[in-house]
Amino acid sequence: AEILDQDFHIEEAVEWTGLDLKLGQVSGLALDPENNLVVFHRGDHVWDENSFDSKFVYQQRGLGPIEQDTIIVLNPSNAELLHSTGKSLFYLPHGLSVDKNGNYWVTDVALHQVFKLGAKDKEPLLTLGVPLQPGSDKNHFCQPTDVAVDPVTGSIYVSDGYCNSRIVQFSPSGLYVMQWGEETSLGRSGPGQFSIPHSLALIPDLSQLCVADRENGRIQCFRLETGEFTREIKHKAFGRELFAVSYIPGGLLFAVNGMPYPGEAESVQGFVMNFSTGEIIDTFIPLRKSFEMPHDIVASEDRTVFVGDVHAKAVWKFASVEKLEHRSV
Ligand SMILES: O=C(N[C@@H](O)C(=O)O)c1ccccc1
Repeated sequence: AEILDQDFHIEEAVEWTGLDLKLGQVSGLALDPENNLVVFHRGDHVWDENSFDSKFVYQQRGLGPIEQDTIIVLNPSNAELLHSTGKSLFYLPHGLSVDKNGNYWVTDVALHQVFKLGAKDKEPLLTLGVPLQPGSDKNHFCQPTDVAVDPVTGSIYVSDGYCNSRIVQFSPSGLYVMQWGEETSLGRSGPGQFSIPHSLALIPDLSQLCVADRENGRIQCFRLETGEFTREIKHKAFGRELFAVSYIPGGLLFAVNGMPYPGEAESVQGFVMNFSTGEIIDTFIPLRKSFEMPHDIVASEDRTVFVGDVHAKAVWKFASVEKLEHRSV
């Protein structure tokens, strides 16, 4: 008998011209309902060590908001610019997701706010948080990192943030519902403890929310309705930092980690995992240029993957290369 075992590998789509785009620091990626690539970038603003004071208050308001369009929509095949918006609204873009109606949901770590923007609108439809005021109650975030909307219930989930350690749930109209998570206690990082909840992957078919627990170098998943911890996915290959996660129906989970600390072995790369077992089934790096600080990852159902890098100011495209191996048994 002859068995065809399909073994797929992810490798850079080198025909993708998106690598030549003149972007600012790329902080967020998402796919819209037409499967177009949406990029959230910082234009001429940068997040560096002078951006915040010791109380996480943004120090560069004098610069004004970013004057370029910070949200750009690209044809996923040829990187052609289809649409752009988001000028004069943001100071330090961070997380991006697109809901099933094509609305853009973003976070701004300088404003400490979350915004809902209609695809063609110039002004936000919904705003959460108090501008420029860090905090950790029902109305304040501290450098919120990402936002995800449950396509079934419309519930809004915010990963909050660099200077908080929680996931906050809001109703579809933006009313505070509940929160979970706590700071990682020294030494041990237990279930539900975070050290920068940095990126969200909402898994509607399993009604779970997975979180890139960045400085704990791991992924934690929770039940959407209750915030109950369901599982941790952690591998030595991740190294110390795990920056972003993305899930596609059918059970594949994608992630990117951080640059290794001096002397550490684990290199910066992308990972493909089997969600149900947590096992790594492939890893990938660019052929052109190199990852510097891969900051977000988004995968589409046809296993096309995009990675945005906040230091390289680049967006790479990766595609799965089907390898049909004929084995006779
Ligand atoms: O992590 C940092 N930035 C990235 O996550 C990012 O979103 O740019 C950072 C840390 C310290 C100082 C300045 C920037």
